[in-house]
Amino acid sequence: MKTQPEPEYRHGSPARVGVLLVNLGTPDAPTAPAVRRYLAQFLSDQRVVEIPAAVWKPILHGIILRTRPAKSAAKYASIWTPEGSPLAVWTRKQAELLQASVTAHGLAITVRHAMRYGSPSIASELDALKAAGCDRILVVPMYPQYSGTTTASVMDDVHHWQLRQRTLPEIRWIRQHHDDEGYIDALARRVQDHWAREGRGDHLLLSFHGVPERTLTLGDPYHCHCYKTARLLGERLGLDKDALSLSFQSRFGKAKWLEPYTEPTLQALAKKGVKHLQIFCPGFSADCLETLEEIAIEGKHVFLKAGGQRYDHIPCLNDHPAWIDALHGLVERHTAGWAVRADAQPRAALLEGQRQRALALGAKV
Ligand SMILES: C=CC1=C(C)c2cc3[nH]c(cc4nc(cc5[nH]c(cc1n2)c(C)c5CCC(=O)O)C(CCC(=O)O)=C4C)c(C)c3C=C
Ligand SMILES: [Fe+2]
Ligand SMILES: [Fe+2]
Repeated sequence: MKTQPEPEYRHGSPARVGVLLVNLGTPDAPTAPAVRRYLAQFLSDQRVVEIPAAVWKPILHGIILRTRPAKSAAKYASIWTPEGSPLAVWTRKQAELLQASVTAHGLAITVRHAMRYGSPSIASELDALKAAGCDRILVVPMYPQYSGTTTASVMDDVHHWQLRQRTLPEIRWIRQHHDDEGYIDALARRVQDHWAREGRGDHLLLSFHGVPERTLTLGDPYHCHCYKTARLLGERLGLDKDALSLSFQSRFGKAKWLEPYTEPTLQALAKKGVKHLQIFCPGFSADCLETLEEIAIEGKHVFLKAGGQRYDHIPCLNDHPAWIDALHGLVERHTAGWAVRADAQPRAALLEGQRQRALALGAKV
């Protein structure tokens, strides 16, 4: 009887490990229609806006998507680059650099990137990894601090893709890396690089993206993760407690969000006599609208208006070599037992080697 070839070999691709970096996503263009499409998908996610759909949909479609896209598009236009939205540009670059790093170490890993909202979608990139022969996939949400609003939503989308697969790849994911040594080290180096060029300011403010306060009382660890990152970074930089503070930015909607809010904190620091402020956003692995417009542009205006004299926005981790090393380390640890070296001998050759050594020792094999 003629036997069918093993399914794994039917398409001729060798098994590989895939890594999918996933960030939030961004509009395709700095225009009101593109921002409307993006916000419609983003703000329809029940992980992001936890209001019953029957109540929320009329508000979203009747008010928010009529007014916000034009205002947000103008902000996007102020930070857009010739290559596209900064978040998209940096995330693509991070995937390329991580690919180069793992390849240079002889690991048979394929790295791709996806966006939770907009493109490239998680489903299309998981399809591409599968087509490239990856039967083991590590999903890396690019959010250091876990939150149901972000990290869990990435996994919802991965699970949604899995529902449509007959042959499931093995999937692992990185839940959080807010206290990872490599990540903290990369943050510290980013700040120290800035100090080496510009000198040390009077105060370092760490601004994290906010979330509704309700998520904290419901048990979301995001708030604790932000504080832990801030403490570890402060210790790593040898900063006194009063030279460092933490705040939460980008409030959306009318509900109470995590406090202290960034804007009043900037005003309070200026009033307290801080002249030279340095502000850094450790919760964003790449510069984006929220760091380049809200923090670097609007924040500066607020601080100077309140009496401050000098305001430096320290760039996010972006393509910093220490961050690419940290990502490499995270990937290597989370693919333990998976990642095969590209130059590894095939199993048959290993077994033949074992047989020869056993023969040399006089065994009858
Ligand atoms: C870093 C982690 C983030 C968390 C946590 C987060 C929660 C969160 N965000 C909104 C609403 C908006 N966020 C927007 C932009 C935006 N948010 C993040 C990251 C987190 N959000 C990033 C990286 C960006 C920038 C995207 C870019 O294109 O550069 C926006 C869109 C911009 C705007 O119109 O203001 C909204 C809206 C909520 C409601 C929320 C938690 C409940
Ligand atoms: Fe956000
Ligand atoms: Fe914002």
